[in-house]
Amino acid sequence: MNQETTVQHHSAAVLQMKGVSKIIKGKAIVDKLSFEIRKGEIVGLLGPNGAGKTTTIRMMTGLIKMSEGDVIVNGYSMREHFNSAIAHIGAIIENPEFYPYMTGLENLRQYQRMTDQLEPGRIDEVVRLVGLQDAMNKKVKAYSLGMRQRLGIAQALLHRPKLLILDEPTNGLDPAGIREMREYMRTIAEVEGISILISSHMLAEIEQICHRAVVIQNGRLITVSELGTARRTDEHVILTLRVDSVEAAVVVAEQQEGVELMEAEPEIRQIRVKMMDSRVPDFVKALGARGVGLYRISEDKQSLEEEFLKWTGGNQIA
Ligand SMILES: Nc1ncnc2c1ncn2[C@@H]1O[C@H](COP(=O)(O)OP(=O)(O)OP(=O)(O)O)[C@@H](O)[C@H]1O
Repeated sequence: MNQETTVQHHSAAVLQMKGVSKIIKGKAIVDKLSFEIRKGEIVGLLGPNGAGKTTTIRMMTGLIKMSEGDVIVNGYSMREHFNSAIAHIGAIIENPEFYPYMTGLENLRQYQRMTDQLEPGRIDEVVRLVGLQDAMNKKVKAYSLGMRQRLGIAQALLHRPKLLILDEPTNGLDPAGIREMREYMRTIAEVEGISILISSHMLAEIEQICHRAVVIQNGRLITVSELGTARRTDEHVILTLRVDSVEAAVVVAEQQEGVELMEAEPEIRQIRVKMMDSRVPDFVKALGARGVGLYRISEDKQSLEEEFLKWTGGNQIA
């Protein structure tokens, strides 16, 4: 047994931030930040410009020192066992540097040699994961920004990290590039079974791909929120329903246990209701039993945006 195995902390989390601070000239740029990243999940680090995202990520990846606290990676303390901890992280912090006159393949081979990684077939695997098979024999100077980003991700995955950290990965990409990047990140998390941390100042971006969002502002943790597909059935949802009779729908909403009527708009035949996710099927059945015709049911997407503005005190985010 390797000596460091004995000092591994026990936890299901791939990464734990434990009261991490960065104090520069007496000012806390990052202030006692604590959160976890679990196995296989995609987490968004969300906050307005200047919130401290880059500083947090630079500490998580060992680029700058923490003033307080510790980062535990796959059980290893970054303060006590830096090399073991950092070995489980793959990251792109600023724009990754490549040799422009070498091909993508030559760049990855060169990187493997420099970092002493000799796993056969691994280059092919990571290249497939980021969809660069057809570009491997092209010189990097001919790559688009999106292709360079993907080559950077391929490089960061070569050593099979448990956690991939990407600072504003869609910065500068066009909408098609952003969509592609999102797909690749999902695939990577699923195929490789690794966790991904993505920083962004755009709620919409984080909402579309992440299981959870860690929201920070002024270096402090504001909230950690479950998002989208990871939403648990014990969470509240706000639904807008288009019905043939608002009057009858209101009666059902008021009588149904666990349903809160938020708004009724007879002129556009809509009601807004709030309930636990698990209560939705019974509510829909009750409407049917009362003879209420349902044209449309949609989740109120506005709610997360409103919530985010509330968390950050209305601070502009995009
Ligand atoms: N070395 C430093 N010395 C002084 N202030 C710093 C230093 N590094 C960062 N800051 C300040 O700390 C705050 C957080 O910076 P950081 O880059 O981490 O924010 P961010 O959330 O990544 O924002 P952005 O998206 O704009 O990069 C900013 O106000 C920044 O000016």
